[in-house]
Amino acid sequence: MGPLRGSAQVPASKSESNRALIIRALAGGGTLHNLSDANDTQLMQRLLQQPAATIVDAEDAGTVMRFLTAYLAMTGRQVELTGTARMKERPIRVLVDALRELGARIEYLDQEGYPPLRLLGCTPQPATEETSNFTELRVRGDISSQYISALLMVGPTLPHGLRIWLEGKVGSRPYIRMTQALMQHFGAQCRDLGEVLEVRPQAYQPTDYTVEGDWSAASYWYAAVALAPAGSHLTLPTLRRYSWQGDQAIVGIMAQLGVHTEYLADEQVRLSKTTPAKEVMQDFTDCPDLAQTVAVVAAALGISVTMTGLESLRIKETDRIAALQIELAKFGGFLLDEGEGRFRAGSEGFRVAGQKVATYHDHRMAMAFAPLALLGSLAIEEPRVVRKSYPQFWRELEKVGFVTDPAPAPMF
Ligand SMILES: O=C(O)C1=C[C@@H](OP(=O)(O)O)[C@@H](O)[C@H](O)C1
Ligand SMILES: C=C(OP(=O)(O)O)C(=O)O
Repeated sequence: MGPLRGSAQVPASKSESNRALIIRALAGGGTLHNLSDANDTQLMQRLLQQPAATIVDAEDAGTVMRFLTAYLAMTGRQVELTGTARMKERPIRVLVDALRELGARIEYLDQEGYPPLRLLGCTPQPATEETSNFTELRVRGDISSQYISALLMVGPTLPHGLRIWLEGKVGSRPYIRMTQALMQHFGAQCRDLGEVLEVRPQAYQPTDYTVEGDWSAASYWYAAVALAPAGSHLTLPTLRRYSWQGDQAIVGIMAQLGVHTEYLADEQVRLSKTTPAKEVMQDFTDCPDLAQTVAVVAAALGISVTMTGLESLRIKETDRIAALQIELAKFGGFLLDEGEGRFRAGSEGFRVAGQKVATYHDHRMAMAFAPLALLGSLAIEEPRVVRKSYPQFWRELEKVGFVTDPAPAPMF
């Protein structure tokens, strides 16, 4: 294959879309433009439109499970919340404990601390004259930021608002800031004092919002350019220079792995191939969803990348550390656990020659390994997993010259 050239559509951000959907429901109106076609967002939209449902199935969508748990609990719904087998292994105790303190009655239906859950209604603390007193919560930040985002979004509707004391290391902090930014866009202020977040009781205002493209999805195009021959460049529309998404960090990371980013007018970015560094060090605490993309590129290019902040990877769609270790090894790559929270990605004699990549029900495994097709042929098992965040992924790959067999079928 010669140099990679062209333009690829990225989906709209599922993280922004799913927050905007919850907040719009709480605001009682507002028009959302460019909502994501990701299954996670389609699902959120459908579930919010079923006020009489007695069972809500969040499938494998973390934001749907966590945001809806808070939203449905605080709006007093009596409903069962469930998900895929993997969702039943993804912890939710931190959120349930916090919601119980806010007056929600919630039962675990199977394993303590994990979905499925039964919501049995809510008795919020009565409002008093004393409006300066927030309801205080202590919430640990090292398991998932989604609990904190879920609580913040319902905060303005609570009689005393909410003061959250964040405990321990806080992972995925940019997602919390994205939540605050969207709340503010819909007229609700959230004070960020570092370890303390404060939301007063206040009304959301129905407002319009246009969702930005998804920087996590953009990372797979960065990977493609990094692996492509010299002279390659790609244009990606709908990505903003000033983004609310922490995964815009891919710009800086890929600058070291050989991809230069130029911001063009009309919310477009142009990626072009440059020379990579030999060794890179990167903390993924703020951007865990980029880890797989970076590990695969590091291994394929034979660059030694020291990766930290990967703790949450073990409790996502799959254990992403184990999945990467097994799949990279098929190519001569590795992700070594060096202890003290440090991993090193790299390779010895990396070769792409017809290997089969297992995807473990994880969209990011499929998309992180797919760009390796620039170096040889490979098979991706369960290609439909991409529908979680990027249903058009295979089609877009074909558009810029990748050959897929079978040709991509519609995902919905
Ligand atoms: O709030 C969000 O939209 C997300 C937060 C992150 O999860 P954690 O906070 O669990 O790390 C991220 O991995 C996920 O894809 C989306
Ligand atoms: C971890 C992810 O999503 P979620 O936690 O919302 O299921 C992801 O999209 O990589």
